[in-house]
Amino acid sequence: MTDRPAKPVSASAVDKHVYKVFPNDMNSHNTVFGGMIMAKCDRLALVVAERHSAHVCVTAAVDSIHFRAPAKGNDTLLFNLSLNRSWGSSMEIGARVEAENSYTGEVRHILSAYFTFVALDEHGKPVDVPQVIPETREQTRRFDNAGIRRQARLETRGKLTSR
Ligand SMILES: CC(=O)SCCNC(=O)CCNC(=O)[C@H](O)C(C)(C)COP(=O)(O)OP(=O)(O)OC[C@H]1O[C@@H](n2cnc3c(N)ncnc32)[C@H](O)[C@@H]1OP(=O)(O)O
Repeated sequence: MTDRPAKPVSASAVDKHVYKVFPNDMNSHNTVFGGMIMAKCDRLALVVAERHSAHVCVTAAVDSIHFRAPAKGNDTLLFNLSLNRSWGSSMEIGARVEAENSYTGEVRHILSAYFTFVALDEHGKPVDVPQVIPETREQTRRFDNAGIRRQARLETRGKLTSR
């Protein structure tokens, strides 16, 4: 465990990062390409992890990606990412993407996902990161749920065999 002081969720969160959809973001089905949204989430989750840890971080895993509704041409995407919980060197970052119709103000929930990042030291080895302080009821709920997901991840990894 690191002796660096715990940090609040708000110190690293990305809140309503705006991305305006253009025609080159569309797939052949004429909705926004999901891979573009995932890549932007990974990039922004990296910012959250590096703000919190003050180290170089890498994506170790992504799970529970759910595309809940399609985003359309002319939507404005709003990316929200925050640290749910940290353990030793790893951190879970939750992503929520919304699509806003900027003419009407209507907002739709597009994607939810959980990213696990690992902080690395100058030799490329995992290094412990500060604990996170949840400050709101919602952040406390996410903190608690992150613990349940980590437990499930560790159990799943333990059960899987490799050849
Ligand atoms: C932003 C980017 O584009 S990064 C590019 C894409 N990502 C990469 O290339 C990363 C490639 N992977 C790696 O370098 C390594 O597997 C690492 C650094 C992620 C982990 O290295 P390992 O030698 O497995 O480290 P180790 O076993 O000590 O585990 C370190 C931590 O990572 C966690 N971890 C490792 N693999 C996973 C995984 N698949 N899922 C969740 N957590 C994981 C461990 O639980 C541990 O967490 P803790 O310290 O909080 O207890």
